[in-house]
Order: sequence, then structure tokens, then C-alpha cells
Amino acid sequence: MDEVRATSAWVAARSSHVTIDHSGIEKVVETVKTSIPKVEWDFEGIHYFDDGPLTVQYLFVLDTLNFCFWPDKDLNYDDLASGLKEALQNDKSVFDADRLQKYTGPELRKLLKWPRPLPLEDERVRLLREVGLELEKNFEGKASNLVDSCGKSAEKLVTLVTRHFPGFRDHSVYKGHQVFLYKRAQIFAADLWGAFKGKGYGEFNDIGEITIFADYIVPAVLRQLGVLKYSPALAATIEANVEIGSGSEEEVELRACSVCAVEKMRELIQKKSGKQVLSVELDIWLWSVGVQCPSLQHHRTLSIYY
Ligand SMILES: Nc1nc2c(c(CN[C@H]3C=C[C@H](O)[C@@H]3O)cn2[C@@H]2O[C@H](COP(=O)(O)O)[C@@H](O)[C@H]2O)c(=O)[nH]1
Repeated sequence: MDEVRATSAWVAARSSHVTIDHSGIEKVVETVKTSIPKVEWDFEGIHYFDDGPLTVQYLFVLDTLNFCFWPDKDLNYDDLASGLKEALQNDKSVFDADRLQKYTGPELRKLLKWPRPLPLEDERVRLLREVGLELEKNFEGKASNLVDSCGKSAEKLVTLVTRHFPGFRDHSVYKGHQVFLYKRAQIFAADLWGAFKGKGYGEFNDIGEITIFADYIVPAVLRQLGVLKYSPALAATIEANVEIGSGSEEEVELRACSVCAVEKMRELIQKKSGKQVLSVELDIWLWSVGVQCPSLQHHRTLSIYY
């Protein structure tokens, strides 16, 4: 995660379409009075939880598919989380490694009770296959074995996930420099930590190392809070709902500046209050604000990473 922090800061220092407004960060920190609103993981009550290995399998499948909902205006993350939960409640073997390798697009749709093709459906099916195959090959089919092998280190888990599952390698090249954002790999560690309340499969001694998860909601919230500023051209593109290319300078700047801005916010809260705040806690607060604001306009990029 040091790489995520360092390469995001590298982008933010050279960014032209997106800038971080330090006075905006100060205002936010002032407003929250150094204690950020506590938002419970699963505040929506939509996730599967049984306190055991099946929950780990569920969360891994969930985060394999946790990207790009916006092309269907009625689809959102909640539909995925609750759809997979119901599927698992009806059939405990639904996420077995051999079955993950066999789903077709229409079958996945049916599993989620979604009446139309899913956005990037072929990619979703390809990623499920990749996950099933690699789990079977190296982890006896169980995501819980993957988690067990990381010795309570979120950093090790992110490394293992990105090493074994290419679909989680959320990298870009910005001005000739490689940038690592690892949104889905990091959110998997955070989801374990949140679901298991920092115990058992969710115990990580280094949870503070994780950054926020650079998606399409958090940048929009940061902009609304005055923490991020967009160039007039980028603002007009987003307002007009024009797609932004995956890997474009604009897209990398939106995501990297979000990571960097929240790291600065975290440091400032710590400095002012002496209290340690986790980026994961800041993320869930910012994300929950964003998803509860239907008028929020976010950038649109077709991407399997977020
Ligand atoms: N930064 C960040 N991004 C997150 C999440 C989550 C869900 N986390 C769960 C874990 C505990 C909580 O209780 C949540 O239920 C999804 N996303 C991203 O949002 C986008 C979906 O938006 P919309 O189309 O409006 O549903 C999409 O890019 C998706 O990948 C998060 O926590 N942080």
C-alpha cells in the first residue's frame, strides 16, 4: 500500500485536470471537529454474514464483481451485494470454485435476478472464472485459505490477491510512470475487517496501511466538499455525462488525487486531535455520504477496477 500512497502522491504533484485544495481539507476537518462520523460497515443491511469461511468466499466473489454499475441507471452496488447474498442463502454451493468457473452471462444475471445484461457482463464472467480456477489451483477452492495465508496482514493479503488474480491488478501508466490504486484488492481486506469486526478472518495488524478505495463516488464527494477542484474542461465533461477513457490522464488524476487528498485529511485530523484515524473509516463515511446523495454527478469510465 506504500506504493499506492507514493504513486498517488506522484500523480497529485503533476496533476492538471484535478487539484487538491488544502483549504478545503482544513474546512472539512474543522467541520467534523476532528472526529469523523462513525458509519457502520453494512449500514445498509445487505451483506451475507455467518461468521465463517463462507462469508469470506462471499466477500471475495462480491469484490471480484464490485465495479462499474452506472451504465445501467437502475443498477447499483446494493443489487450486487444483496443479490449474491440471496443466491448464497438459497444454495450454499453457489460460489464453489468449480461453479465459479462455469457461469455464463445469462446465468450470472439469473443468479442476481437482474432482468437485463449486466454492464461489462463478459468481463464479470471472465473474472469469476479466473477466481474459481486460481482458488482451486492454489487454495483448495477456498478464499478463506487465501486469507489464512496472509498472517493477519492486510498488506500481504493485497499482495497475494494481486499476485494470484490478474483481474485485481488495478495499475495505470501516468506520464510514463506506473501508478497503483488496487481498489478491489484493498476493499476486500477492508470488507473482511468490517464484516468480522477486526476479529478472526477480519483481524489485520496493519489495517491502518490501507488507503481509500478509488471509485467513482468518493471523488465526487470530495469535490462537493471543496477538497478537489476540477479544470473547467473536466467539469464540463462530467456534467455532460461524457465517458472518460480508462487510463486517461483525467481518470488517473481523479482517482489518485482522491487517495492523496484523504491521506492528507487523515494526517491533519491526527495532527489536530492526536487521534489515529484510519483511511478505511474515512472512506466508508465519504462513500456513505455519496451514495445517499442521488443528485451527485460522478465521472463515467468503463472499467473493471471500480
Ligand atoms: N470507496 C468505496 N467505494 C465503494 C464502496 C462500496 C461498498 N462497500 C460496502 C462495504 C461496507 C459498506 O456498508 C458498503 O456496502 C462500493 N463502492 C464502489 O461504489 C461504486 C458504486 O456506486 P453505485 O453505482 O452508486 O452503487 C462502485 O465504484 C463500487 O465499486 C465503499 O465502501 N467504498
